Amino acid sequence: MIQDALVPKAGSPNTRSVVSARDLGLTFKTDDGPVTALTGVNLDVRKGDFVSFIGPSGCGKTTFLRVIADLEKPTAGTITVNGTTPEDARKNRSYGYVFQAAALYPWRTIEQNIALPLEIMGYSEADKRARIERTLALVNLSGFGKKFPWQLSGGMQQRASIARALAFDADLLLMDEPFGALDEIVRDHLNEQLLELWARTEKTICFVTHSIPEAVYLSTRIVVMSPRPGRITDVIESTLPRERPLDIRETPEFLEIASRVRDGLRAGHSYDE
Ligand SMILES: Nc1ncnc2c1ncn2[C@@H]1O[C@H](COP(=O)(O)OP(=O)(O)OP(=O)(O)O)[C@@H](O)[C@H]1O
Repeated sequence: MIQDALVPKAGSPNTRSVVSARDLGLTFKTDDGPVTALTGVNLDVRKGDFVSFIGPSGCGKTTFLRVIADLEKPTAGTITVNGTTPEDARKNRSYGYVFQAAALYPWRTIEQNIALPLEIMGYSEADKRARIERTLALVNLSGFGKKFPWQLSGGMQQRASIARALAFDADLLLMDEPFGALDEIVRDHLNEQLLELWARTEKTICFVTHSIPEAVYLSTRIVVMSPRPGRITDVIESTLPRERPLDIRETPEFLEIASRVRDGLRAGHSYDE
C-alpha cells in the first residue's frame, strides 16, 4: 500500500524539495530493443531526509541516482535537484556521489584523492588543506591522509570515498550501495558512523541498498522499487527515532517496518526469472 500523502501527484515538480520527480521515465535504446529502466516515478526528497532505495536487481535504483546526478537524461517526465535542472545542480556541485566500489585512485594518497574535486574546483591551498582535515575527521580517518588506498581496509577506503564526496560541502549525498562489498560487522560499524555523520551535518542522503536491515536502520523513508519496468511500489515513512543504537534492530517497531519492506519486495518480485 502506498501512503497517499507521501506520493506526490503528477504535475510540476516541487522546487522546494531537494529532489522532486514527476512522472519520470527513462527508456534505454539497446540492440535488443528498448529497456524501460524507470517509469512513472513520482517522488519528493525533502531537506534532511535519509531516503533509501531498495528493490531487486534491475529495478532502476542506480539509474534513478544517475538521473539525479545528471549522468543519465530522463526520456519522460521532469526532475529538479535543489530547485534546478540536474545539469545546473551538477555544475553547481550540489551533490557528492559515493560509488559501489570506493573508486579511489591507487596512485594518489588518501588526501590527494580527497583533494581531487577541490583541485578541479580551484580551491586555494589553505582552503584545500582545511577541508581535507575536516572531512578526514568527519569519517574518523584523521592521521591516515598520507596513506595510499591499498594500505587501508575496505571499510576505511569506503570512508575515504565518503570524505571525498563531502569535501566540497554539497548538501546532498548520493550513495550507491557504498557498503555492499563489506562484511557485516564492518558494515554495521559504518552504518552507525554514517547515521552520526548525517545527524551532525544535516545532509540530505539518497542511499541505494539491497539490505532490508540496512535500509530500515538508516532511513527516514524507504522507497521500495520493482523491476520490468522499474517503478516505485511503496514509500514507507520510518517511525523510528533519529537516535538509533544498533540494538534498535531487535525492537518490535524495527521488525514491523522491516516486514513491510519485505512484503513490498515480495509483491514486486518475479521468481521465475
Ligand atoms: N546504459 C544502459 N544501457 C542499457 N540498459 C541499461 C543501461 N543502464 C541500465 N540499464 C538497464 O536498466 C535497468 C535498470 O538498471 P539499474 O542498474 O538502474 O538497476 P539497479 O536496480 O540499480 O540494479 P542493481 O541492484 O543490480 O544495481 C536494467 O534492466 C539495466 O540492464
